[in-house]
Amino acid sequence: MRKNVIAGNWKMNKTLSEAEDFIEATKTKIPSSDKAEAIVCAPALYLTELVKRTEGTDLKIAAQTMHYEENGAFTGEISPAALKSVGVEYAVIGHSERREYYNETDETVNKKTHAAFKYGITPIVCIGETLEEREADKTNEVVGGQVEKALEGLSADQVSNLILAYEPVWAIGTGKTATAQQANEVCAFIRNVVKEKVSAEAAEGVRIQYGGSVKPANVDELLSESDIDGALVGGASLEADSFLALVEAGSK
Ligand SMILES: O=C(CO)COP(=O)(O)O
Repeated sequence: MRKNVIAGNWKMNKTLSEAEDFIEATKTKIPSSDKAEAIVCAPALYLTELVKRTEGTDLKIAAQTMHYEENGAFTGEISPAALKSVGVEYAVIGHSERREYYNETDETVNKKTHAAFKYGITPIVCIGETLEEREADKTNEVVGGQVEKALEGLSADQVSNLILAYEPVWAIGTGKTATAQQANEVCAFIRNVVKEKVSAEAAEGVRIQYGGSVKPANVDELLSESDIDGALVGGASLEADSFLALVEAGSK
């Protein structure tokens, strides 16, 4: 059985003391469950401190992005080797905001996914269509293409171990959630692409999260769907109580 992944993506929110308060309020309250993994995707500046504070707990810390090179002249960037050196175990790759504002492409997403595996970091690879694409009936074409390119050259074993996050761009931060059925349809489609392009075992193993206006009030319905294996949550992950309610839902 696949383990749910409940990940809070803080984006560009919280000061250091707010981040520390959140971690202290949640880290010992994560249910130790074989049904869910709980992750906070924090601003890079706080990763070292938050990894230290969560050592030995069931709360894991992720980076929100990373570079694909090990080192070099890339001012302002953070390498997978640097993330690994401070104990970061997961990295979000190709979030739609990075694709929109920072020139992230399917090609860089693929390079970063390879680099993450090289450094023992589990990639959380984001994909999703815009409203325009959905309205033009291009959801499967767009999402299928993104998945195919993101996974190019990876071994079946690597694909089994990565996390995909299906985040329709029109549902992010808008309060518009895809219905559980709409979300599941695309997640099932994605799993089928993995089956066809990689292997049946990889499709069985890969976790597919849904993201886009997930909150405690709608998470149960989303997680009850057969092909949704967790949630990548922005706004509703910023408050400790709300994050804990989401993790609780994933652990049932
Ligand atoms: O982009 C998201 C998570 O990565 C979703 O954000 P919201 O939950 O705020 O819609």
